[in-house]
Amino acid sequence: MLTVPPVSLPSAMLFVSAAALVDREGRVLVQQRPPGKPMETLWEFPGGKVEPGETPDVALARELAEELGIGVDPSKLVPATFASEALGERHLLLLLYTLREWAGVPEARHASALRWVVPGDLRRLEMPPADLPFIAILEALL
Ligand SMILES: Nc1nc2c([nH]c(=O)n2[C@@H]2O[C@H](COP(=O)(O)OP(=O)(O)OP(=O)(O)O)[C@@H](O)[C@H]2O)c(=O)[nH]1
Repeated sequence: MLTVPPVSLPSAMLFVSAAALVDREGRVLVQQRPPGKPMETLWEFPGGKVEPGETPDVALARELAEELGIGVDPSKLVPATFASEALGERHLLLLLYTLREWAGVPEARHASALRWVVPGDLRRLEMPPADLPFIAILEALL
C-alpha cells in the first residue's frame, strides 16, 4: 500500500515575483538586501510580494519601478522558473522571470548596491537558499 508521509502545513503562502534583468552581454542584475531586513546583505533578484488583486507580472512591474526606477511593460516579462520552499512559518512561492527590455537606467532605490554579473559568477555571491537552483537554470537559459 502506498503511504504518504505526514506534512506540516504552512500558516500562509507568500507569493513573490522577481526578475533577472538581462543586458546585451548576457549579464543579470542582482541587488543587495539592506542591513536591518531579514536576510540582510544577501544578493537577490529585484522584485517583491504579489499584493491582493495583482497578477504576478503586474506586481513585478510595480516592484521594478519602486526598487530600480525603471519602466517595465508586464508583457515583456518572460517566465523562467520558480522555487517553492518553507520560509519560517510560511511557504514561499518565488516566481522568476527574465526581462530584456525596459525604460530607464536601473538605480538602487531600496537595495544597498546593484551588480551586473554573468550567471556563473552568481555562485560567488551569497544568495537566499531559494535562489540557488536558479543559477544553473540561468546559465543554461542565457
Ligand atoms: N525580491 C526577491 N525576494 C526574494 C528572493 N529570494 C527570496 O528568498 N526572496 C524572499 O521573498 C520575499 C520578498 O518579499 P519582499 O521583498 O516584499 O520582502 P521584504 O522583506 O524585502 O520587504 P517588506 O516585507 O518590507 O516588503 C522575502 O522574504 C525575500 O527574502 C529574490 O531573489 N528576490
